[in-house]
Amino acid sequence: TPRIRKMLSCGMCTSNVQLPGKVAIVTGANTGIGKETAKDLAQRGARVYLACRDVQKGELVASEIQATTGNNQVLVRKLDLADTKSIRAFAKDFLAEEKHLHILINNAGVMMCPYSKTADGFEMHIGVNHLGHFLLTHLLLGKLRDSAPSRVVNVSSLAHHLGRIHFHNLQGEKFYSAGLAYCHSKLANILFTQELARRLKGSGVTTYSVHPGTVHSDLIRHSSFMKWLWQLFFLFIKTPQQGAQTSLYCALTEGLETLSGSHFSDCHLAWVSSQGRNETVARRLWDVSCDLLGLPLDW
Ligand SMILES: NC(=O)C1=CN([C@@H]2O[C@H](COP(=O)(O)OP(=O)(O)OC[C@H]3O[C@@H](n4cnc5c(N)ncnc54)[C@H](OP(=O)(O)O)[C@@H]3O)[C@@H](O)[C@H]2O)C=CC1
Ligand SMILES: CC1=C(/C=C/C(C)=C/C=C/C(C)=C/C=O)C(C)(C)CCC1
Repeated sequence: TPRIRKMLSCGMCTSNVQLPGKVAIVTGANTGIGKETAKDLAQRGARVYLACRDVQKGELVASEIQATTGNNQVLVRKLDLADTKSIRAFAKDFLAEEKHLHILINNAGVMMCPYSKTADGFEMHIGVNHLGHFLLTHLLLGKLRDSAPSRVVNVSSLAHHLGRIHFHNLQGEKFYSAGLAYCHSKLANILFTQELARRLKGSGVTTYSVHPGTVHSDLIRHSSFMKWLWQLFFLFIKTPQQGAQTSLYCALTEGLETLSGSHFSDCHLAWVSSQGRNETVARRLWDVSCDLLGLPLDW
């Protein structure tokens, strides 16, 4: 058991980079992996924005992080990734408020929701996990470019291996499986990362996708089976702090720039499914995402 546990929870970000004067945003930072990621960035002296859909929950966590790190530059802002109006309002206020953005961690996510739609009519998994972060990154990219070297970390999952991008059924209207919808959206995170890296080559902005491991968190809230599995195998499941390590590794490790677009797990390069390496699918997903969000194709 200890050996399997060690194997499943390995991967520590050992960087001792400090972040005074640096600005970071972590989406879904009020709990789970996002909270631990934000705490670590705050510990290193960054000004950290907790971008949360529930501001009250966010404020409680901000106070906790301020108390434990002694960094009072931990700020909460409303961001509901299931509503493009909220994403635009968040970005508008942030751009007006801050001169720089050095680290964007697209961490928030939903898993295995019953079929439902975002305010803009997108299926919830693809809408929140992919399209919401796609729009957010688009709106913040000017600031990231101006602050280069800067990084975008997209929290994906090993579950992307089961994902497919069904362009004829992107919104799950023809057929829907809650589990697979999650996998498709996590594949979209990987394809987005690769296409973004291609488009940002030479800009000083680099991007990485991450599998955090199997982690104790609220992500399994919609699945009794997963809750049961997590309880049964609790010894083999990472803590949120362990789950934050690969995101931190990608955000902080010096010399990672040449690996922009790559996928990481346990703080190492990780294998991506053949779908996840398909440039044609990545380009098409980019164009379709722009189309759905009313964005120009070249950004
Ligand atoms: N836990 C695991 O084993 C694994 C997790 N991951 C990925 O890690 C990331 C973090 O998940 P984890 O910490 O485990 O899960 P949690 O459910 O604990 O955290 C998810 C966060 O996303 C937020 N969120 C959900 N919907 C929205 C929305 N519409 N707008 C803004 N924020 C939203 C949640 O807010 P609220 O609290 O208000 O619901 C919460 O803060 C996810 O992307 C997930 O896919 C990947 C592989 C495995
Ligand atoms: C088989 C097996 C496990 C199940 C792992 C699962 C089911 C992981 C799911 C990961 C998810 C949902 C990722 C989210 O993106 C455990 C519990 C580790 C214990 C060891 C054996």
